[in-house]
Amino acid sequence: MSVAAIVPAAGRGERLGLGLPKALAVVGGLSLVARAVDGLVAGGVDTVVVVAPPGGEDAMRRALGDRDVTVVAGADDRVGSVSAGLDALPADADVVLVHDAARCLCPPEVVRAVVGAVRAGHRAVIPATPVADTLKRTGPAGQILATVDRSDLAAVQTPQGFEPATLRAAHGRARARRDAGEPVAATDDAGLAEDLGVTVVTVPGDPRAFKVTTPLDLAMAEALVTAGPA
Ligand SMILES: Nc1ccn([C@@H]2O[C@H](COP(=O)(O)OP(=O)(O)OP(=O)(O)O)[C@@H](O)[C@H]2O)c(=O)n1
Ligand SMILES: C[C@](O)(CO)[C@H](O)COP(=O)(O)O
Repeated sequence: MSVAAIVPAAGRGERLGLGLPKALAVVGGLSLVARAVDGLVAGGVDTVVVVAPPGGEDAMRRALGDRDVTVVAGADDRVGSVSAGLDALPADADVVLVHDAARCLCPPEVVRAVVGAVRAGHRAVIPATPVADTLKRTGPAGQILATVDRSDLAAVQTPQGFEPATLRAAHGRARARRDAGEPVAATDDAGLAEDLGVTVVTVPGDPRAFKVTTPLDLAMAEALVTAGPA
């Protein structure tokens, strides 16, 4: 039995605007991808596969220093990148996590909670937090069409955890649909599992598992690292 993790880190980081892949951005002297890997290992992950932008594998290895990880080339979108990581997983894993490099400050307790829930028999597990803002549906001119009831909505994070055959089947179906020219709309791996009819369950997420997307997020990550453990 072992826990394996795929870390999709092949995004361009356009919204961050540093002119380099986001996973290579540095917070407190360490790259986002190195921090993400360290958090997974602290949470009990045995094997990590990092997915780099195609052609950017060497830069990714340098950003990871002496960490014992496998680096593979990713794809144009996140689903394709995770799929590439799946092909490099060890056969003996009983839990597979998918964790965004961009969620570099996710606490190890969240990792442990996700792994524990998969080992308790759930095929797909995601960390979720309540939605804080009021949500509105908007029209083409930006006008408000409706207020959305947020009482049963959740914002979901990573790591998302899966029984390995479930994640493979979910990505297999996504690949088949793409090959048939059908769009794959899911923005996370749990969405692909939902498409298979799998019940996805939640564990409590954590605000520190926020996704570094914009310069403000990077500044927030820097401030949190400087402040030390909360
Ligand atoms: N083709 C892609 C796109 C995204 N990701 C990864 O998926 C995670 C979430 O993606 P996002 O935050 O949207 O990152 P970017 O795609 O880099 O952001 P942007 O849209 O601003 O370019 C990130 O860790 C990112 O590296 C990936 O591995 N392969
Ligand atoms: C997987 C994810 O982080 C869950 O919230 C999110 O869907 C990634 O979205 P992105 O558009 O690829 O940043």
